[in-house]
Amino acid sequence: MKKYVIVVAGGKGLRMGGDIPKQFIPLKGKPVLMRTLEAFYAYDPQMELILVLPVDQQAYWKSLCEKYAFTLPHRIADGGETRFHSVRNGLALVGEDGLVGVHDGVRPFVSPEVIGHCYEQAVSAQAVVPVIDVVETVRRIEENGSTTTVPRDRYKLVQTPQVFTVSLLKHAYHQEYKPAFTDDASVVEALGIQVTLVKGNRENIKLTTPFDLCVAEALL
Ligand SMILES: Nc1ccn([C@@H]2O[C@H](COP(=O)(O)OP(=O)(O)OP(=O)(O)O)[C@@H](O)[C@H]2O)c(=O)n1
Ligand SMILES: C[C@](O)(CO)[C@H](O)COP(=O)(O)O
Repeated sequence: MKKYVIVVAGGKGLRMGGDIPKQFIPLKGKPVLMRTLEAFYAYDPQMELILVLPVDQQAYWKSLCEKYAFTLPHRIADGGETRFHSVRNGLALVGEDGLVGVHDGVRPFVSPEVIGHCYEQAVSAQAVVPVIDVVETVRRIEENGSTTTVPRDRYKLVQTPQVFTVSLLKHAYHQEYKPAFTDDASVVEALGIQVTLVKGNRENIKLTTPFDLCVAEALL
């Protein structure tokens, strides 16, 4: 079955700050985004890689590819106003059949096992999302401002890649954008489709703040 991955890196990285966008920051000498694309290539060299980047960063990315002799074949789509719009732009480059994963460009530590489980399960389950357990106690803020402990075993932390049949994801992304669409599973669920959960890997962190870079360097 044909496999695609849309690696989204179209955001602004406001919480990370810094001089260069977080997806280009070198981790032990190699830019984050190259590590992320390599993780998918290592799982399946036949997989089609689609990278979503802001238009004004595409020339810089090409210069980085030359500088680092990065030759993995990939196509580029334009970043959009929100993650939803970036994914939709990437989907326009995906053919009509097969499986498509959507992965955050700033999650370079996804394991080959997790990538494998997500794509394998999606063949029958149509919509698959990796999750990990919550390891701390969780409190909910009520409308009146008081707080309550909630049963943490009823909650999971959601990662990427989120993998779907191409037809389902394309259908889902025809919907109008809603702010509640914080990932791809929420877009698919709005069609009334159930999502299947598989075990993620704890190292698969989303590099969001400078602290995450310290963790990332320690993981390598
Ligand atoms: N318009 C957008 C916004 C986000 N993303 C991507 O979605 C992933 C998860 O988003 P996040 O970590 O929030 O990245 P940013 O939006 O860049 O960060 P921030 O919210 O701190 O600005 C990132 O790989 C990011 O590049 C995207 O492709 N297009
Ligand atoms: C898709 C995601 O990484 C799943 O946890 C997350 O929802 C992205 O959120 P962000 O606010 O765009 O970083």
